[in-house]
Amino acid sequence: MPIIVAQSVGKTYKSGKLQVPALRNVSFSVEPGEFVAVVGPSGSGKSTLFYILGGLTAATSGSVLIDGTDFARLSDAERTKMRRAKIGFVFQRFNLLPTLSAMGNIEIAHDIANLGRDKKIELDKPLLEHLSGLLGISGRLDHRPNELSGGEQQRVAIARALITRPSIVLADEPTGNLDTKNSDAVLNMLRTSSRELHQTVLMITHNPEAAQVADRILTMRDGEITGIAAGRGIAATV
Ligand SMILES: Nc1ncnc2c1ncn2[C@@H]1O[C@H](COP(=O)(O)OP(=O)(O)OP(=O)(O)O)[C@@H](O)[C@H]1O
Repeated sequence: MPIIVAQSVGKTYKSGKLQVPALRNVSFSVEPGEFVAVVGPSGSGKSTLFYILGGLTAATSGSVLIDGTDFARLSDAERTKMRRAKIGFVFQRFNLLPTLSAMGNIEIAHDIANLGRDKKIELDKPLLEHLSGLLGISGRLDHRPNELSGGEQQRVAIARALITRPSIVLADEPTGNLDTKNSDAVLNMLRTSSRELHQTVLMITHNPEAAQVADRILTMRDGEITGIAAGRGIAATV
């Protein structure tokens, strides 16, 4: 059964008297463990789709099923709970809490995910060591974000998203602010998350080369999906 199903999703923003159609009739599904990239020019609706899939914005029409549950049928509290337990977010601007160390940022993500779980779990220390090693941040965990490079901050943000073992990882332009070396590290970690940790990854990117690490590439234009192609599904090269 697909883990993400979008059925005729539409979104219109109201801005004063203006109606801005951002998504029209978007339908697709994603299988568990699949890595899907979404590409398209600025304004094509990628971020809007990301926010709707993450339950952060409601669609105007159509429906989104996450693991068989329709977000629109949940109360705000239930939606928040489901988001915390099932989805890991990675943003272009990292969004780390500045007063906490890298480790503190990872721990707080774990605590927040526990709020979404009926049965609380311990921080998965072996997974943290594994992720830190793969991401090359083992020696940086005591540092605060302002003591880390942009690439290191984004690698911490990936560890923060994956430590909770989310079934779905949503990444919005995760390599947008990074140099090639850090971009490749981030892309390869997302690929590992799909291949080895069997997480479903949906990544928005402007960069057609970055999209090639995915199994499948959806192209958007003017709020619609205009193309679906196979990605190469291979590692990015440093
Ligand atoms: N809060 C909002 N209010 C009004 N219009 C909006 C809002 N957010 C987005 N839009 C409009 O919706 C359309 C789709 O925007 P969206 O941010 O989803 O595109 P995008 O493909 O992610 O663009 P980018 O690559 O530049 O981030 C655009 O026309 C945008 O101006």
